[in-house]
Amino acid sequence: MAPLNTHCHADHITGSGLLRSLLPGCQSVISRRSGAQADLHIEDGQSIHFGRFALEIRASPGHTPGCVTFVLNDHSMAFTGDALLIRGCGRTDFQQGCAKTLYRSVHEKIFTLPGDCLIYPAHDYHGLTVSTVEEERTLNPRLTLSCEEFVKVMDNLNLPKPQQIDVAVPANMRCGVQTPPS
Ligand SMILES: N[C@@H](CCC(=O)N[C@@H](CSS)C(=O)NCC(=O)O)C(=O)O
Repeated sequence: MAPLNTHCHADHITGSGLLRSLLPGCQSVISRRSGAQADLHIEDGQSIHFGRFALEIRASPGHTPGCVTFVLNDHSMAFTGDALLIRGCGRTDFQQGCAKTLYRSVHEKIFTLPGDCLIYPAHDYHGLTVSTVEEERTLNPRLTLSCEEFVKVMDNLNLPKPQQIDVAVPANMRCGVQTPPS
């Protein structure tokens, strides 16, 4: 068992610490670029093998500098974390987010996958669970803009800050810390 983290935000990594403390041998995984603690640090271009499958690691920074997308080795599905959401994308207004970097990541690392590749994002705020590269390449209202227009849109989202994003993660819940829950 290995919880694979797409990036280091509190709403993603806290589950890893809990799983790790409950399941012997469980190893947390996150990108080296994230700066987070974990059992295994991964980098762009590497693969994680399981059974007859493997996940390719594609660095997709922008929402955070250490974001990665996990792509199944036959390119039939991609787990995009908060980089690419269905008809949207991760915000870039805090914790080292960068709209221009996110635009490049999505276009170079995700939109270059086959059109029928399924997209599974980490969040959806409209009850949708899956999309495809072709749908997002043609219908995503943000990522179909030019890079310049995209940056303007992202700079003016004016979203309220998520309430829990700055809450310190207790030591026994961090990605890779070995302390069991008391
Ligand atoms: N209302 C929610 C948080 C909504 C939010 O900001 N989501 C993030 C991903 S979690 S950092 C995001 O990137 N959203 C993009 C968007 O366009 O909504 C809460 O307070 O929990």
